[in-house]
Order: sequence, then structure tokens, then C-alpha cells
Amino acid sequence: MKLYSTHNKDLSVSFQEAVFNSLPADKGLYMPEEIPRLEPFFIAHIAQYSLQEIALKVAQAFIGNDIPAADLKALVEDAINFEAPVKFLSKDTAVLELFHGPSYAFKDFGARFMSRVMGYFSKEETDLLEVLVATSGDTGGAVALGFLGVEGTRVTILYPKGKVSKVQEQQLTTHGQNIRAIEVDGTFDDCQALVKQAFNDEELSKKLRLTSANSINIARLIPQTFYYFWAYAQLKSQGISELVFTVPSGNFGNIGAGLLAYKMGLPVNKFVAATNLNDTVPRYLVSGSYEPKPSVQTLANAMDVGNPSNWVRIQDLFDQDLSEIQGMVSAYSYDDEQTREAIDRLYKDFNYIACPHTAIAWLASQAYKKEHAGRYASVFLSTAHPCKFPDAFPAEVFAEITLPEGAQDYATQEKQATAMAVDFEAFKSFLLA
Ligand SMILES: Cc1ncc(COP(=O)(O)O)c(C=O)c1O
Ligand SMILES: N[C@@H](CCOP(=O)(O)O)C(=O)O
Repeated sequence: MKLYSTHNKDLSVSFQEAVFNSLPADKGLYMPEEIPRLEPFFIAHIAQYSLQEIALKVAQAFIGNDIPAADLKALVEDAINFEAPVKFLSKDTAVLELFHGPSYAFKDFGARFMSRVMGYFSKEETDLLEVLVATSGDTGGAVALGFLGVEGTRVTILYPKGKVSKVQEQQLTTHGQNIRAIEVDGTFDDCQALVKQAFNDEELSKKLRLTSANSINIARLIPQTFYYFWAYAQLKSQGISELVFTVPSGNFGNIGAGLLAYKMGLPVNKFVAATNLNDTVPRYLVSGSYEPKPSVQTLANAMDVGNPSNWVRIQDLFDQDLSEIQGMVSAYSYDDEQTREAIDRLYKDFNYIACPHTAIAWLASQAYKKEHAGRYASVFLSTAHPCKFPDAFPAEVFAEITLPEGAQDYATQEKQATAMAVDFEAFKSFLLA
């Protein structure tokens, strides 16, 4: 597999290089030179395969011989060892639950796959791998678990102070060992900018073996395509082959992976991006003018992203053609009051307890359906377990949530985090210390 930069199509790097460099020096993002198409026969018979079999097929199509087949199979089976069920709430609306991994968020697909790919390529390495990750809540927790105790690696998580849920913060700050956290007095966008600046700093790149565990890293994006194929397979087994995906979106890695799956041949009618008040993309799709603005804090905190990193990848996938993007992607945004109402309606009408991000996706899926009648299944993605957001629910509703195994353990651990202003020099000194 060869990759170019969204800023320079003549650049050509190997998969291994893209994984460890994370970001091209020209500040673009890596994209595959060729998007592999899965055979129509495989898609037509996809219902007979398991999630792991589908994941392997998709990973192989991208990675080819960069990781030999037997090793890739073992890697996929080890990484994707949890469920992702599609559950129908009504005749034509279903939820794809992506929170059954160890950090209770969809990030486990990307983080577990990426940590194993890095481990595979690092077998002969002796230098410490410094993994940097900016998080608005969930990525950090998944990456921490993906790398916890992995020899030869150290993870530094940057998160915005006071802007993640209590449970998320516990998942970021209580592991110790090779995981450390920095509590940044700023927004997620500030955290992401600090990480990107670190990659462009000559001294840091010379002295440290830095890599990113955010979705800017292509090794995070590939595994996020797996579950779109898997959702399609589950619907196909019920005789449904027309569907619209609604994706709760912040940094646009998740929907970017869905669109990549579509370009690989997955039959999807439409993708609906659902955002909170951080609505840079919904505004862009209407106005054609891309105007990121500082992120605002919302109930769906993991989507508090003002300048989504992966949007450039989506533009690249559609050759910068806005009308083509508009043909495939619709977008809606919601405020906190609408989010709370949606949580309430999902609970009362469907007996379904959804996290705020998921509730926003459901709202957008219903709005799209109202405007576009048709005989398709509307599948919205549930990206996090509701137990991560106790403040989003009335106490009696929260009490009904079945806590996943281990969820209570975090509360007993001590928080360890370094407080920091949005100050690149301070961050750099921390990394070099
Ligand atoms: C629970 C949850 N939902 C949705 C999102 C948005 O996903 P993306 O940043 O890939 O758009 C995130 C953060 O990534 C998240 O943690
Ligand atoms: N919402 C994310 C933000 C960064 O995620 P990434 O997928 O772009 O790495 C989070 O929860 O941290």
C-alpha cells in the first residue's frame, strides 16, 4: 500500500512510514494512492461472514503484503474481539452499537488495531515509541487501553480541562505505567494543534520517535471502515440492502471511514453527519464556504471540535467537488436542549438509553427521513456507552443502565495529570524531559 499527502499527490510513502510519521511534513494527511474495490461477489454474499472475517478482508485489501496474511489475520482477531450489533428500534430504524469494546466507545476499533500494527512494525526497534494523542473524551481512553503495558511505548494524552466527563477523565488519568495525561487549559482544538505542532518541530522529531494515535493516523481510519461493512452484512442477512448511515461527528474520522468504505464498493444511499453546535461542516455544506470557528462546549463533549481534521480527507475522496460531496453527505446540527429531548424520547418511546452523541445521531436520522421518504433502513451509529455520561440523564434513568464490566473500577483509582496552559514550549519541554 502506498500513500500520498492531501497536499502533494506526488508524494509516495509506504504504509509503515505513514503509520509512524502520522502526518506528512507538508501538513496534509496521508491518503491511499489507490482505494481498493472489494469484489461485487464478496459484497453480494457478505451476510455469510463474521465481523472478524470481514475486517480481515477489508484490512487485506488496503494493506496487501505489507503485513503477511497469517500475521494480519492474528492481528485482526486479537484487535477486533468484541461485538458490534445492529438493533432495530422500529421497522425501518436501527442502531449500530459500537461501544462493546474495553473503553466503551467506538474508538476501540481504531485504537486496538493501530496499537497492534505499530507493535508488529516495531519488533526490531529499540527506541521508545512516543505516542501522542489529543482527545475530547473518548480517543484518549481507548488509546490508553490499547497501549497499556506495551513495552517500548509511552503514551501522552492531552485533554481539555473541565471539558470531558468524569468517567472519561478517569479513563484518561488513572492508568499510570506507560500512560501519562496532560490537562490542558484550553479546548480540544488547542490539544490537537499542540500535537500537530510537535510533529512539525525539528528538534522533537530528531530526538524522539513520535507518532500520533489520533484519526489523522491512517492506521486508525482503516479499522473504522470494518463496522460499516459489518452493519451492511447484518442488514443483508435480514433481506435489507438499501441503507442510510447517520454518524455522530466531531473530528469527522468516523464518517470519513464510512465514505472510504463507500468508495470501496459498499452500497450506501447516503451518509448523514450529525453534529452538536460545533457545526463547521453542516454550515459548509450549505454555504460552500469552509469557516471553522472556536469549539463550544456541549453535552456531547466528544464532538466539541471546531476545526475537524478529517474534513480534508473527505474533500480529497471526492476530488474537492462540493456538489459530489453534497450528493453523498447531508448534515444536521443540534443544541443541548434538543439533545436532552432526544435522550428522553429514545428512552420513553423505544426504551433505549443513548449517550448524547448517539441521541444527536438519532435526531439527524429522523430529520433526514422526514425529508427523504424511501424504502431504506436508517442506521444510526451509537458511538459510546451511556454509562460514560452520568450527567446527561436523570438519576432514575441512569440507574437503569447496566454498567459494563470494570466500569466501576476507575472511580477507585487516583487521578494523575499534569496541568498545562496552551503553550507549545511547555509541551515540548515536557516531552523532552
Ligand atoms: C462518543 C463519540 N461520538 C462521536 C465522536 C465523533 O467522531 P469523529 O471525531 O470521528 O467524528 C466521538 C469522538 O471522536 C466520540 O467519542
Ligand atoms: N472525539 C474524539 C476527538 C479526537 O478523535 P480522533 O478520532 O480524531 O482521533 C475524542 O473522543 O477524543
